[in-house]
Amino acid sequence: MAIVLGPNRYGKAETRVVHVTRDGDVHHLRDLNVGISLSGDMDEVHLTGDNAAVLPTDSQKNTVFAFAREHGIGEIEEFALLLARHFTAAQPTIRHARVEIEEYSWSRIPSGSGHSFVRSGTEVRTALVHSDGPGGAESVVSGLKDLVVLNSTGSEFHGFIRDEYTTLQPTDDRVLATEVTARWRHRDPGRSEYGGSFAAARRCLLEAFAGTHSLSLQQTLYAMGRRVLEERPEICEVRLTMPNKHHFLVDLEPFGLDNDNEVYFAADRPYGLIEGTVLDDAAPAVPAAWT
Ligand SMILES: O=c1[nH]c(=O)c2[nH]c(=O)[nH]c2[nH]1
Repeated sequence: MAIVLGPNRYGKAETRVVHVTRDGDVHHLRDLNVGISLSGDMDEVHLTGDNAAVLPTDSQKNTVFAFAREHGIGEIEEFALLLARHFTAAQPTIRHARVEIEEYSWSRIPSGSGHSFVRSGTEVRTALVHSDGPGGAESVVSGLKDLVVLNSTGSEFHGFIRDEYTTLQPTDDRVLATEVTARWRHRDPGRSEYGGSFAAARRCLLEAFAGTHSLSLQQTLYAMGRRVLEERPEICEVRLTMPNKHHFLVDLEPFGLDNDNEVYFAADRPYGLIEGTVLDDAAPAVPAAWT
């Protein structure tokens, strides 16, 4: 047996950077969590402790803050590309950069002055960028997570396998709720208009969720991914993770009450976990874009 060094990467995780643009009395706020992972000629640092090829993670963190000052923060995909291209271009030992960003959105408090904000819900916008440096391969995956949606009717589930352990009753009217994690890959990473693309993809997901009469969460998932691909030519692959946030009709008979789809118990666990990919089969696969 020979023991060898396998794949490795290193970087600064979760740099929290907040950027305030002052437009007179009206301020604009951007709130990001940036994760950087670099890889390249890192054999020596692992095998002998020679750090000559290593750009400290502390410098990576400082770069995030300096770039926010120098360049401002545009769309998170652009900021991630800027950072990824910088590290691979500036350091010959860094062959590959992976930058992931989460963005937390704030809205202005209407009755306040221009500098008071409230976090807008729990939803998070995401970006994941890979870059092999100047002239090399790049990929951009945009997305969102923690988008909680519910249909209070228009959902059925029946016709499933019944084995000796099945107690679930078929239903033709149930509550369908989920917390969507959606990520989508851009066909041509350099050419998307990321802000408009994000807003449109999010709208497609919501419209398809609301507009699909559901026979299963799997069918709804496919309809949501399909809608994004039908309407957004810049996107070639959509990956969705959708927990089934079960709402069980409560049996009120012991209390002499009926329950005509009115009172539900919202269970938080266990939950069904429905995951799937919807893609343009003509687009070349890029598995590394998702890692
Ligand atoms: O939409 C659903 N898909 C399933 O696979 C499933 N399984 C289950 O118990 N309930 C549901 N609902």
